[in-house]
Amino acid sequence: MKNPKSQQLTIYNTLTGQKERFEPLNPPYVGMYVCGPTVYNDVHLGNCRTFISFDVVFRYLQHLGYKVRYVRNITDAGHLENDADEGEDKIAKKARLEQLEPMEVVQRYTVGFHRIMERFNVLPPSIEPTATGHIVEQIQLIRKILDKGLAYEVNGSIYFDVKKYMESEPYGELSGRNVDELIAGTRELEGQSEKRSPLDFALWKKASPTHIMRWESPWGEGFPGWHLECSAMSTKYLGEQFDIHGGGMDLKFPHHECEIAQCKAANNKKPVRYWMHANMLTLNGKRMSKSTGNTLLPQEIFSGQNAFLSKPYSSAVVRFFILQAHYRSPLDISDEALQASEKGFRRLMEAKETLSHLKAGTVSDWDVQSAMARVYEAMNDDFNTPVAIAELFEIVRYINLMKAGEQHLCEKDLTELKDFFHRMVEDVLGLKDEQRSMLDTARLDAVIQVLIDMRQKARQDRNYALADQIRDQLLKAGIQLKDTKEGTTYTLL
Ligand SMILES: Nc1ncnc2c1ncn2[C@@H]1O[C@H](COP(=O)(O)OP(=O)(O)OP(=O)(O)O)[C@@H](O)[C@H]1O
Ligand SMILES: [Zn+2]
Repeated sequence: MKNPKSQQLTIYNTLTGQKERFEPLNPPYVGMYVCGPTVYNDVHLGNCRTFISFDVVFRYLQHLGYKVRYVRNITDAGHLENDADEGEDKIAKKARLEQLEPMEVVQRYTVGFHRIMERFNVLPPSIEPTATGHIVEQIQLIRKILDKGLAYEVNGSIYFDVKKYMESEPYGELSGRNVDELIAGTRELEGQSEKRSPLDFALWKKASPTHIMRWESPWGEGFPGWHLECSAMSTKYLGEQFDIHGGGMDLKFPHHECEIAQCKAANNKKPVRYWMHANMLTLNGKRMSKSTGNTLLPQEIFSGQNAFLSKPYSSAVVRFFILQAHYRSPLDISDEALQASEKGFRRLMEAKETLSHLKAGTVSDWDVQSAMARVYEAMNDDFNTPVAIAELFEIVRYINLMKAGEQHLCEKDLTELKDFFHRMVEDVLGLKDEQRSMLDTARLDAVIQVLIDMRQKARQDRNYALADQIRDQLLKAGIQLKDTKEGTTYTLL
């Protein structure tokens, strides 16, 4: 471990309702699973908030020296329109409406999702399994549950028997749902479906003749249940028990509750040690959601093309805005809040630039070690990014005082601060100065243009040796010149 503070990382575990010291099952390895998007539509900023939150968890665990296997799936089948196992498959519906193959829908929105994640500087997970790529594993898992007598078949569909399961295990622990109330709330549905109880949920659904996405199974042609997919994919890559499972808090019930029940039924083990749930991003005080249309899309923010916004905002500013709230707190997006984040972000980036040019003094006259420790304390306190950012701004204040010559750091402290600041801002929080990289590109462009002009002049002077030398040396540096009728252009190899 790089920092002694890492020993004290605590995580709020939804299952126990408490902050707990993080102790991985097999240190230094950490297994983490996060429910990925259902790729039937463009991701909205709410979805992005959850993935950015877990990106920081992934980055910070790595920063602490853990070897993290991060699995984030793609749901490309089986997610029905409502939680009661009824309605159309979300992807099949989109395919029907747009007259596309379901896999065309999946491909389009998976590619779009990856692009947006890259824009937000979200690292790719270690494994990104798809539900349709794991049908065999899902059938095996259903078989195990059937063998335990905790699921039953009706007319080609398999349902999980919640009441039977509850004879030996609690159900509703994660979401804190009272099962008696759940039963009371669904009583009127009793007898209306082929399920023995409205509490039961589908592990496998028989495909109706018109259902497009269908697979062969021991129970006839059908498709897997959404909850089952995540259980099969998480345990395949992370084992029957793993460290962290995350997702948005809207997934606690029924999705994650069902995941726990399925895994316990199959393997007699609690699958997950730490359940983490990210709170919702709201727009006009209401949850951002694809289904209700109350959304703001990343593209709309980057282009400023939305009546809600006064101007465009960069992805780094939006990422910063998201990290200024704790992942377990609700966050409402507004133009004013984004403007404030933009100012804060610029101040942070300017301080980073200033710091890189600062020269050391002979002694340190402020306590940089404690200042850095406070940032770690915040991160170790259940990834408290808003407090960590506030502590970074305290350091920014000193950076500006050092620039004015009013404070100093000795060589050793200054070197440590430069390294720390870079790692915390860029590697852990994932905040990169886009203006700076745009500036770098513009500078590179100008430098190459000077060389192109010099080569042109050398040719006019019949100094072909020099002209070739410029071309060859640029090529060695990975810059290829191309002579066209319109002039010379370049490509970066
Ligand atoms: N408003 C939101 N704020 C934060 N996270 C969200 C929000 N809405 C969804 N998520 C999270 O985004 C992830 C992907 O969600 P998914 O693709 O299943 O659909 P969805 O956005 O929940 O669909 P819908 O918006 O139609 O309810 C999940 O972890 C989910 O909890
Ligand atoms: Zn899931």
